[in-house]
Amino acid sequence: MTSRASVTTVLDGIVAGVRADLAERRRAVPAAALEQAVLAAAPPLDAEAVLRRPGLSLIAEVKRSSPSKGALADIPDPAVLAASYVEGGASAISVLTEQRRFGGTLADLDAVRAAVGVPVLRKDFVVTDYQVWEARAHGADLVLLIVAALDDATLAALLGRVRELGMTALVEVHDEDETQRALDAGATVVGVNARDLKTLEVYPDTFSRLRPLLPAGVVSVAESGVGGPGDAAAYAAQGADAVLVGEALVRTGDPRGAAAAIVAAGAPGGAS
Ligand SMILES: O=C(O)c1ccccc1NCC(=O)[C@H](O)[C@H](O)COP(=O)(O)O
Repeated sequence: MTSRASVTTVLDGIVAGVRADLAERRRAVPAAALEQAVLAAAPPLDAEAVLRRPGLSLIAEVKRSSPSKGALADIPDPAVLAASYVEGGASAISVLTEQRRFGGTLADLDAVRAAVGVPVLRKDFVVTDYQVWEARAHGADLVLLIVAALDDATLAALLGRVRELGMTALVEVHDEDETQRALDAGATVVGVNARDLKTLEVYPDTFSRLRPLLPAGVVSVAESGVGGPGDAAAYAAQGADAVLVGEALVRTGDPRGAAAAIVAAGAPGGAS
């Protein structure tokens, strides 16, 4: 399969906005300057090794708004939120850096990077090499690559660049075809996103359907719609190595406690 597997209007609309914003950033920060910033950055953390640790890891997300739900939370200081997540036991922090639909910025990534000692994911709609360099220059250890947004050649090239810069790629899939494309590209950390990009509905059964397609040794991450400890325990029982949680954490008044409850539920023998 060489063509894009699932073109969606929602995704296409988001990516069009991302490309427009990217053109402005390229003018402000040429690629050569970005490469210098990468050389000056602290080396990346081994996020894949962290996600391979026994038990269910929590990737806790800094998410202000979304296309499916609109405004979710005021997050005046993403560093404070991220530190609370880590105090609650989160293994990694996801930072949405897309501005138009999610209200995120690269400044959020900088702030979180400076505040925590765990791996940090740049969660964005990465479609160009420049964005991978940008992620590293701003301290990311992990980069999201969404299979539905990329053709096979671009997916392989971006995955190669992520690794060349010492980072881990979280390769996101929504269905069987995308899962095969991710594996063919050499993904070793696969995120199964339960949110259908056509309808924006969450289908929690997606993970149990696609997990058996992942060979032993591939790290699996259940993404979207995780409402709390019960869902986390269910994904752990289905073989997930990690859950990525946004809305449920940013909406709570107690992010540390909410993160801790999810981590406890995902621990071997943990209660939901
Ligand atoms: O969240 C959305 O509405 C969304 C819409 C279109 C593309 C991506 C979208 N979300 C990005 C994510 O993958 C989620 O932020 C992440 O999985 C956490 O989801 P949740 O816990 O449901 O906030």
